[in-house]
Amino acid sequence: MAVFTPVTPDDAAALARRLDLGTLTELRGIQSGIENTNYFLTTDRGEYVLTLFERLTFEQLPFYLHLMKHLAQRGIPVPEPKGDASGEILHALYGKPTAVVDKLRGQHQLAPDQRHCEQVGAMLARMHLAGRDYPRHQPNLRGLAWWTETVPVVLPYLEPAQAELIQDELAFQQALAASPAYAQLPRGPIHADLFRDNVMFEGDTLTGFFDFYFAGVDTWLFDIAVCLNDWCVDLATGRLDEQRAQAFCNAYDRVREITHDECRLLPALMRAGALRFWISRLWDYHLPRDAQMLKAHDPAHFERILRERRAQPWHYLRG
Ligand SMILES: Nc1ncnc2c1ncn2[C@@H]1O[C@H](COP(=O)(O)OP(=O)(O)O)[C@@H](O)[C@H]1O
Ligand SMILES: N[C@@H](CCOP(=O)(O)O)C(=O)O
Repeated sequence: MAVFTPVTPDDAAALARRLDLGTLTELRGIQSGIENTNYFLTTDRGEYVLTLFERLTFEQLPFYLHLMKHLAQRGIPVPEPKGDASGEILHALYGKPTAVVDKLRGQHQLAPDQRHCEQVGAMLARMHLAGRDYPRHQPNLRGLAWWTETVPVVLPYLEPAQAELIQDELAFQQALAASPAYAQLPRGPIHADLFRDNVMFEGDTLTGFFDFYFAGVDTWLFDIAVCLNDWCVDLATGRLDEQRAQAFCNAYDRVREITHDECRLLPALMRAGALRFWISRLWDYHLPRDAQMLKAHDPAHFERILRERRAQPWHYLRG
């Protein structure tokens, strides 16, 4: 998507004025993305992204927006939310929570090689360390509780073999989450959705991470697993590219050591990452919301990745 809620130029111009961003020169709906209404908002002073949140609430948003501000202030290249005269960074348009953030320079790298994976790995570790003193707390809202609630909702749409797989994996993840080894994993604010389309590069140099609206406090290892499942796979088969995975983890590890326990649980967390996006894609695909432009992601991709991770667990050997 997506423009779920059309914004008029007059309303966008008024908001830009209120945030002291200058005079609106262009407002353009963004087609990609599936969660929120996004526009590129250009003024005579700069380029911004205007987001109207379609699912997240006024209560949930401060966690994400202040996290972005916290990370930006610590030198992590993420879009900084724009405040009004009183410093408020959460706004409203048409009764919906709204934010205006800096537009990042660059493009997505949709065919990453080892060098791109290394930069994402290193920056992810820097981001995890920079988030250690973030004072707000909100769980990962797309975590185990949501999987447990959503699997029964999507189950009627699945073939018997798929239903068996999803239920078996959910039971495995529930047991894992209850284990002492899992409880010991280091945690903090994580991005939780750091796919190729949520990172910008200028040439081959990483310029930033964005789309923090699935962030939450969870294990750092889950963030690593989500990245490996996207940055280091062959998209056609879902198979892991071991060279890229090794490069990603080595770069991460040079900034923040991946502990022995994390290495041990990584294969299980890569299964968790695949399950999480299989469920959300099934949910978006079979229970879509209205949108002026909506492009649902293919659920079968993460079913393949989950089957791959179960059949061929990958172990990170520090090196
Ligand atoms: N801060 C930003 N800087 C540059 N481009 C952005 C920024 N935020 C969003 N975009 C662009 O908008 C697209 C959709 O945003 P995204 O956050 O993925 O949408 P959604 O939240 O609906 O999934 C991105 O793929 C990117 O091209
Ligand atoms: N990355 C998720 C979907 C979330 O959409 P995004 O556009 O906000 O990244 C997926 O690929 O299923």
